[in-house]
Amino acid sequence: MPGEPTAARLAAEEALGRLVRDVPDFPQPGIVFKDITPLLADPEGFRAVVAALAEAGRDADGRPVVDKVVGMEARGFIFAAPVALALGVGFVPVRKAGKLPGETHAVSYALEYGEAVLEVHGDGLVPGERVLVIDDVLATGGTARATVELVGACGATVTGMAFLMELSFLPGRATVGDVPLTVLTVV
Ligand SMILES: O=P(O)(O)OC[C@H]1O[C@H](OP(=O)(O)OP(=O)(O)O)[C@H](O)[C@@H]1O
Ligand SMILES: Nc1ncnc2[nH]cnc12
Repeated sequence: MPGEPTAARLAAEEALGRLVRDVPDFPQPGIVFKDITPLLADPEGFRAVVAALAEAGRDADGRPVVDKVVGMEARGFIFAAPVALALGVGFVPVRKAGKLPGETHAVSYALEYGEAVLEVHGDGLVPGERVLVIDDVLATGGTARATVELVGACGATVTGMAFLMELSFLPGRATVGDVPLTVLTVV
């Protein structure tokens, strides 16, 4: 049951409000791009956001409740790797096509401004593992849904997903389905 926001959560919301920049018509006309580079350049804001995301992987007593953290190339990596370290669990990359050297599972998907293929190493996750998925933006949900499929193809389960931002005018939440979702801010 949601209680009072934690101190980490409040600090993250403040940082996101101050340090994410809107860039109109990037990378295409009509898209308002949420630029996180000012946030990344601010160590306190960056730390606050990582701390708030990591809460999605802990129980009420602060114990980790996931076995792995998965992040999606490229911006997801920036947040997922420090979250994995904060939780004391491994990080597994979901990469765009052709970048992983081993045997992979692959899923094609659409996002707000294009289409692509995502891959994960077939042995990147152990069957039965509980996975926290981390990314910066939940827009159409195409990337997130493809990632849930990839985790499932490894025999593991997404037990939570956490994002910095949810774009409220796009159907990301519905696209990902009934996976428990944490979003630090809705824009
Ligand atoms: O909900 P969706 O419509 O799928 O959009 C969200 C995705 O779009 C962005 O990634 P992008 O593919 O632009 O790649 P990048 O991280 O390499 O910039 C963002 O980092 C998310 O992964
Ligand atoms: N509007 C947006 N800004 C930044 N990243 C995105 N990924 C998908 N839509 C996006």
